[in-house]
Amino acid sequence: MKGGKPMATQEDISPYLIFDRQQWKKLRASVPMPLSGEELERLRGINENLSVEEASEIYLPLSRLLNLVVTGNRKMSETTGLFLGDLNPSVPFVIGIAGSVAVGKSTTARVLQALLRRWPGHPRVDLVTTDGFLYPNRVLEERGLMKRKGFPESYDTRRLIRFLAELKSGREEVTAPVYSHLAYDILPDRMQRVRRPDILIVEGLNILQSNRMDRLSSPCLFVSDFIDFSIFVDAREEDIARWYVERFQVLRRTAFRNPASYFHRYAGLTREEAERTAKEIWREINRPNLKENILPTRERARLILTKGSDHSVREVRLRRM
Ligand SMILES: Nc1ncnc2c1ncn2[C@@H]1O[C@H](COP(=O)(O)OP(=O)(O)OP(=O)(O)O)[C@@H](O)[C@H]1O
Ligand SMILES: CC(C)(CO)[C@@H](O)C(=O)NCCC(=O)O
Repeated sequence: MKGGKPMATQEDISPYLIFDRQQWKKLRASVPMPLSGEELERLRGINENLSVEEASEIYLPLSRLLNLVVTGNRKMSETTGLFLGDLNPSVPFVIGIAGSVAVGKSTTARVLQALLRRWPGHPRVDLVTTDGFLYPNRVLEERGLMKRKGFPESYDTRRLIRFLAELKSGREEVTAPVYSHLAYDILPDRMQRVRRPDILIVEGLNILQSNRMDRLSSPCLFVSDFIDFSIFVDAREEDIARWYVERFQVLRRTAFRNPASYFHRYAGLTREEAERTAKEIWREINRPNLKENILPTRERARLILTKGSDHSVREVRLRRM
C-alpha cells in the first residue's frame, strides 16, 4: 500500500504496515466532501477536546478504510448468496475497539460512529460497550471481585459471546445489559436493543482476549471470532495514567457531585487528595489490568492507533491482512 512501510523490527515477519501521521492523513485524499459544519458540531459534542484536525486527518481516513472494508465484506456475502442461489440478507458488520481504561476508546468509537453514518450504504451504526457485560456488583461482591472490575473474571464473557453470536446469526433484535458509571453498577431494569444495524461498534478493553474461562465455554468460541475489524488504541502508559487522573479530577467537579453517584464521597476531596486516590486506583487496578490482560492482545488487532501525550495519533499500523 502507498505510503506505508513495513515494521522496522522483525521486518520479515511483521504483518503490519506503518504510517506516520503525514502518510496516513494523505489517505483521506479521495474523500469526496469535507465534514459539514453540522457534522463538526456533532463531533465536538462527542468530546470538546477532540480537534477538527484530528477528526479530519486521522478518523476521516480511517472511516474511509472501514467503509471500503464493509463494502468488500458485503460483496463477499453476496457471493455466498449467489452460490447458495439465495440472496441471504447481510448480517451486521462488527468493528471492535480495544485498549486500556482511559486511553480514549469511547471517544474513538463515537467519532467513528458519527463518521461512518455519513457514508452511503450503511447509515445505521450502533454502539455497544462491553461494560454492560460486567457482572453486577452483587455478584462481584460475592466473588470478592469488586477491586477487579475490568479484569477478565469480572465479565460475563459467555453472555457477551452469546450476544454477538445472536447478532451474527441474523436475529431481528438482540439485547445487551446496560452499565452505569454513575451507579457504578449494571442497571437491573435497562436493556439496550440492537436491531440489525448495518454496523455495530463494540468497544471494550476485553474484546481481543482469549482467557482460559472463555476457552472452557462450549462451543469453543472467542469474542474476537465475531469481530470483522479490530482497532487497538495505544499510548504510553505514563500518558494514559495522566489522562486517567485528569478525567478523575473533572469527574470530581462534575459527575461525582451528583448525590446519586456511587463516588459522591470523592466530590468532597481536595485536588491533592483526589490525585492521590486516582493514582492509587490506577496503580492497584487499571495498570495491572493493562499490563497483564490488555497489552498482550494488542498485536491481535487489524489496526493499531498510537497516540502521543496530547491524544493526537502519531502512528497507524495496519495489518496487511
Ligand atoms: N481524541 C481525543 N482528543 C482529546 N481528548 C481525548 C480524546 N480521546 C479521549 N480523550 C480524553 O481522554 C479521557 C479518556 O477518554 P474516554 O473516556 O473516551 O476513554 P475510554 O478508553 O473509553 O475509557 P474507559 O475504558 O475508562 O471508559 C477523557 O478525559 C477524554 O476526554
Ligand atoms: C468499567 C471499567 C472496567 C471499564 O470501562 C472501568 O471504567 C472501571 O471501572 N475500572 C475499575 C477501576 C476504576 O474505577 O477506574
